[in-house]
Amino acid sequence: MGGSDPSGCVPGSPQGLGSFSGVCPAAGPSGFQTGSNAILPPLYRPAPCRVTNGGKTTLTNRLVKALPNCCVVHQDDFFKPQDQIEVGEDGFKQWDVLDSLDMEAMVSTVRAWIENPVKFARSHGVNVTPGSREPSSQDTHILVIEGFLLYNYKPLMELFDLRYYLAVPYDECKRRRSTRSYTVPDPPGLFDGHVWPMYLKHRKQMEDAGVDVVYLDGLKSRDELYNQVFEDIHNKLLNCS
Ligand SMILES: Nc1ncnc2c1ncn2[C@@H]1O[C@H](COP(=O)(O)OP(=O)(O)OP(=O)(O)O)[C@@H](O)[C@H]1O
Ligand SMILES: NC(=O)c1ccc[n+]([C@@H]2O[C@H](CO)[C@@H](O)[C@H]2O)c1
Repeated sequence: MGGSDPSGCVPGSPQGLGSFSGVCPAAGPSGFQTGSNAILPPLYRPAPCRVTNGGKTTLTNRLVKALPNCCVVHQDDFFKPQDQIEVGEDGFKQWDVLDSLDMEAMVSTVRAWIENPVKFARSHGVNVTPGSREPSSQDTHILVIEGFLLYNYKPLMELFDLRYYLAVPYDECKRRRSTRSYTVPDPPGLFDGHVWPMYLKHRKQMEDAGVDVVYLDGLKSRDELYNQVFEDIHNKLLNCS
């Protein structure tokens, strides 16, 4: 975007988003909770949230493979059916707003994990360790939640222990988006007419609300991003134990 930065951010700073959030629970003075009802001791929920095509799915997939007893919830799985998505005055279907998502169902899903992460893992095909029939309540459990609108919905936002926001500049975001194929393909002009303006609006809303996020520069390599977040989570887990 050259010198004019549509996000209003300092040029050169990361824009666009992506986030992760995690929960470290509760028993004892864990000092790591940010509003979530943590449960068992080594229970932890990290979640990534970002701008579209910031790289959150890529990062999430790597983390989920590397972390123990790790489940994932994808916000994109909670889009309402296409015929329920409103058409705006601009003529575009309004995909990039909270109303396009069944956020209550998403929160219920996260709460189901909080209530019983072992049951949740098993019902989602995630192997739990140790291999015994009855895993100990002391086992570490992690939930990664990834989405593009995680930090604008209070009931969900409060459940995270760690919040990350993956940002990429306008040009890179638009370039990456143009290579993607969604279940409902983007009509011409959607990015500039709806996706990017909504991103800017929601980011401002989040910042005005003072939501505490760790910004990640989505222009960094996949390895760098992964190493940074993995290390954070690893350290949080050490602090929880
Ligand atoms: N660190 C990176 N550097 C360069 N390209 C990346 C990086 N991470 C992801 N990508 C590429 O960017 C594109 C979008 O990545 P990804 O699907 O992970 O983003 P996303 O934020 O989950 O997008 P969406 O909003 O569509 O769900 C993909 O083509 C991916 O290979
Ligand atoms: N997954 C979908 O059904 C879908 C349909 C139409 C648009 N999108 C886009 O997904 C992004 C979030 O990952 C948003 O920017 C939506 O525009 C998704």
